[in-house]
Amino acid sequence: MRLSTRNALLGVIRNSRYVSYRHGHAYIAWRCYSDAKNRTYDDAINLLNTLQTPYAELKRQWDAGIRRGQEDLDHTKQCLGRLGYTENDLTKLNIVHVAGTKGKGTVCGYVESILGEYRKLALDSETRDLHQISLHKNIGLYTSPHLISVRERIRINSAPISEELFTKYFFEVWDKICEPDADGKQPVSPKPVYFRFLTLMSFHVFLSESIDVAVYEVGMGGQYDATNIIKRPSVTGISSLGIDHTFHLGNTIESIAWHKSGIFKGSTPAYTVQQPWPAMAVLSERAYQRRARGFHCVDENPSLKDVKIKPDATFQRQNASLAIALARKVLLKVNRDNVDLEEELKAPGLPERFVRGLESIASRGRCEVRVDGNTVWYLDGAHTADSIIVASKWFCDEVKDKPEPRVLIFNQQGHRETIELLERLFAATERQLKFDHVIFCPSTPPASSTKKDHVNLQTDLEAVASLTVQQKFADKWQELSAERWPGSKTEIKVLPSLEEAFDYVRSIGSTGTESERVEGEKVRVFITGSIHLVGRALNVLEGVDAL
Ligand SMILES: Nc1ncnc2c1ncn2[C@@H]1O[C@H](COP(=O)(O)OP(=O)(O)OP(=O)(O)O)[C@@H](O)[C@H]1O
Repeated sequence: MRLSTRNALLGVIRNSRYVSYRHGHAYIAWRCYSDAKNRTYDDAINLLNTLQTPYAELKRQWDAGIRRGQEDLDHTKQCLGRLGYTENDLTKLNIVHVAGTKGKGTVCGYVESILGEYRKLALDSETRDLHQISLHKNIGLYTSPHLISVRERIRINSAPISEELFTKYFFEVWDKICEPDADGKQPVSPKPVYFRFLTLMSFHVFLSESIDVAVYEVGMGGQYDATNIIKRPSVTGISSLGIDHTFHLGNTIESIAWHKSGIFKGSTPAYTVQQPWPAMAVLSERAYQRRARGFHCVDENPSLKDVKIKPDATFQRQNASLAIALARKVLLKVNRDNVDLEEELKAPGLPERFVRGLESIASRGRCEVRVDGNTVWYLDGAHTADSIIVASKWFCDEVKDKPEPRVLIFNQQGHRETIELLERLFAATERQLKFDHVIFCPSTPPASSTKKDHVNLQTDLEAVASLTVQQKFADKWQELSAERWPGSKTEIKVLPSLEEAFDYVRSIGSTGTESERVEGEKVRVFITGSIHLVGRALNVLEGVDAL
């Protein structure tokens, strides 16, 4: 047997869970093939979850002051090398790279939706003109976190990749990075953490699936984020800045701006929206230092007055304006010789396809409204000081002219400034409405849940079980209500699970028969404070985890 074949076979044997020396090589090879084929989506998710940093370790890092740094980026690059790619390979993806404290996910979604409209025309071109400027390209989108399924994070042409594709690519990456290879070369040590692994996997998926334009949302910060191994994006954008993730990014707007602007790259156009002045000064300085090709601040696009942006709010028009600028830039870049497209994009006003892209998007868990029998659910995963105000205003606008009852379901356990978040929510709503029922509950799934996409090892499970955080929220709400509405009859509940919160809501709405109820008598429930809470709520509403 040639040496390389022998080594390969030994590697296979080492990786196999079903080795039988009695039956010889043929048997071993068959079992391995079968094993590889039998690795399921659930196997992939279970292994992926082992890459989460458990709460105890996170706490140790916090206490020791261990923050993200250059070594994290170096490790990501090392893993990319193990996958057989160089940073230059990523250039083929014509990446739109977006950072920001709030709105980055929305901006990425808008860009993808606009590009998708150009792609669609390639399929259903009705006129010659449309055909000429259609974009025969595949579009990838990488976002985080997920709401319902991990697969949502990696999308191709607007759809999450299938379980089958996810499993295939997951194990291709896992086997190369986290297992010894056929020649006995040891895995990368340490293994990449959860987000880093998925980022690497997204590169592998997009490069393997011939993606022409990939839109990347930064996970946290920018400078040391795993996505920042992208060396030559086509364009970069920074959405609204505010205070979040202060442990890693610092607690001033300047230091946060410094981290976010780490995505600016030489020879790449850099865009942002109006920011508080100290942040803008840092962005502009960093764009210059990092030799970005121009630094542009995008004002609200005047053409948006004729576009039905949802929700119709200033913050969303700001997100849309940034997305328009980014989409324009990348469209021009990947269709460099398309004169018709250039003409369309440079003409005054918004091209029809941009309008369609902006209007057709349905962002899950962001200002989302769902009607379920006599309950209307208003879901928004806001979890920062600025976004909780935006989300609260949105809810008030939606329901202020509609009759009670109104219910709030709130949770937040990952951040430190959680009471402040609740105070902001109270302040943002109290002038316009009073909640009749306020529920605080953890968002962790029940132990019996079979869906592993929501396993969160980063939560302090002792705190979840003891409900201390939720009790603090309840005390605070009680205090604020008593000051604002002495003698208030608001029902404040601490419940051990989201499932029980839903039962409680249904009990509120169970008076009268369905036919007796009219639109105005619906129970209106605002769920906010955490993207995990909103994701779990959507799971429950969609019956993924039956109550
Ligand atoms: N420009 C903005 N300014 C303030 N709040 C915003 C803005 N854009 C969105 N939001 C609020 O933040 C919520 C989350 O939006 P989005 O997912 O786009 O932000 P994000 O930056 O991706 O946040 P994260 O990933 O941390 O959840 C929205 O539902 C809305 O309430």
